[in-house]
Amino acid sequence: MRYLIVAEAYRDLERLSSRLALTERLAALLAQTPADLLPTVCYLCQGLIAPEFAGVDLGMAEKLAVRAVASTTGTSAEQVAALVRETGDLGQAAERLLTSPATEPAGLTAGLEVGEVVRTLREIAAAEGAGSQGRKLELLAGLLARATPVEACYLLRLVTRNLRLGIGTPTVLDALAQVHAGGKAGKKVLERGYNICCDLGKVAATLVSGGLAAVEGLRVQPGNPVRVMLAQRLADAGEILARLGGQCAAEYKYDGVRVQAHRTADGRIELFTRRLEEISDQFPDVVELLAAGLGPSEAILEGEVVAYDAAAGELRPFGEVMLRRRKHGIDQAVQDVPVGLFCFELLYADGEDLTMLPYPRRRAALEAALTLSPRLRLTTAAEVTDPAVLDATFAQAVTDGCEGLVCKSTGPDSGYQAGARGWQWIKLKRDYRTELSDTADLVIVGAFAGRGRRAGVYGAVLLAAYDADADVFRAVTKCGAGFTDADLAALPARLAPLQSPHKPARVDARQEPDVWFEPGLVVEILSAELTLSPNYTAAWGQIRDDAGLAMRFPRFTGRWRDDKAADDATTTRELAELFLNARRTPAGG
Ligand SMILES: Nc1ncnc2c1ncn2[C@@H]1O[C@H](COP(=O)(O)OP(=O)(O)OP(=O)(O)O)[C@@H](O)[C@H]1O
Repeated sequence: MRYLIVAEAYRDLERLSSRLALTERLAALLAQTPADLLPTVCYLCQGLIAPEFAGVDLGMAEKLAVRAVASTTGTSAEQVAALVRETGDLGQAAERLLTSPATEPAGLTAGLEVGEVVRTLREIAAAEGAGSQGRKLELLAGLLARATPVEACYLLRLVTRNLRLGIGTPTVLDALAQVHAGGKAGKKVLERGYNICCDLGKVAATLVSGGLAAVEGLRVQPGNPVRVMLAQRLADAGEILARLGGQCAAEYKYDGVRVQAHRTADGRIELFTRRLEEISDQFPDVVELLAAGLGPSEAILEGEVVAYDAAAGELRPFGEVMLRRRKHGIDQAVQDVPVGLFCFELLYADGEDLTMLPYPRRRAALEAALTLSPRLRLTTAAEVTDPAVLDATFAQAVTDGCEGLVCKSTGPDSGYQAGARGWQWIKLKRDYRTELSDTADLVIVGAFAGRGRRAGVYGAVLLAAYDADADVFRAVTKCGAGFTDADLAALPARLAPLQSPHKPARVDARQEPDVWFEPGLVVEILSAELTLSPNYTAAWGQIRDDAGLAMRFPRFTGRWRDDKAADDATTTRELAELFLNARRTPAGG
């Protein structure tokens, strides 16, 4: 298959914006793709060449890519850099250089094959150590020398991690279902398949080799992260119990970093964050704890890593674990910020997929699988049937240094729902109680230049919530409060890689910020109130026809949610529910 077919699809996708049109165009590409290349093309549509969790780092420094373009087109790096400034990105600059009559026209052999592109990109990613920069440059230049202008454009965007197609994984799943799984009905099956292996290529390969039934037959497997199960939220103990059938397991909600630990057949233990980053290197002590205390020789387990003073039996504030994640020199960090792992789920043990079992059986299996130690613990859990007891448990959890409770269904349908924020888990947090305020995790999609004291830095950011149904980010507020001078100074560097010359395709907003950003950076925002507004597009038309939801008096809590990807942000649906709940429950009630 020619890479040009993919590149031309990219070009079309970039120009489209409606979800329907994007899906159609993607479907046309997938329909043209031979079965053996389908997994590869699915990865390419995600801007990847392997599943995300594999951590294949394609990211090539732009400087190096500029040199590759210069050497291929017989120009200087300075000339290429100048054209990048003019056109806004390296892809376009290269495309222009390759099209211009000044450069030697590509020969008749011009054009690349998908297979060789991906093979070469793998080599580029794998090159390390002495001389690797030169090797990467040489490999990329080799591809560029035979690329057509439009192929060069997208190749460069891919290697510099700048492929902004305006589609997320849900849209690729839609297209895949349309072509190979009979449309909407098949989509659910594919979605579940993706949720339990986080590998779009694997889902596609299974689908074309064995049909939908084979995808249905996919089971969780150590080594393949499972998309995490998430919680709904409610503020009232009685309502929570009613939702959970009058009974629940009330677990302490620890405030740390969620990890999913995998022990594979070869004995290796890997830790993944909820956004599929492998972070075993940051927590070698947690790996050791599990190596010593985890019974099954193959397993998938979940827990919260918390800064923990085992001698005093005391939980430490959340900030300390984040400090640990940012620190260099991990040995020192292990000493400075000791942590504990509080386990709450077992998804797989020795050949058995436990996700379909109800909660009480999974919990029993978890207890049986662990030999506990001072730092390897189970989450505190209590069977509760009475709202007053649930309130008391909540108070105790807060006293013991937790954020609140995660109330879990114990009923027959309380299986582990990968990737879903359902009503099987309901969280009750401190913030819901003390004031009529709540935090949301929102994505920065734009920024406004600062004035006065904030001249020269961003003065406020435009924030959006995720509309999971449309796979789009919709504006909900503008926020400047709560950012310290240090936060503000750090913002431009954090946001620079996401900057976009125009409103990104997946952003829906009526504001005109000074700078736009691709959705990527998530921050925690505390707000006093949600209101209806004609200026904000979050949950547009869901509560009132001509209005969306806006946050009043938003404030950055100081917490960067680096553990969340953009599509893990608070959803517009959650905001709509919060709004409706707040209207039902008067302040303090
Ligand atoms: N006992 C527990 N059971 C499940 N999750 C727990 C537990 N203790 C702490 N947690 C954490 O709480 C989170 C559950 O809340 P939710 O699913 O809404 O995630 P979230 O969006 O990260 O929310 P939050 O910002 O409130 O942590 C889990 O992702 C996990 O990190």
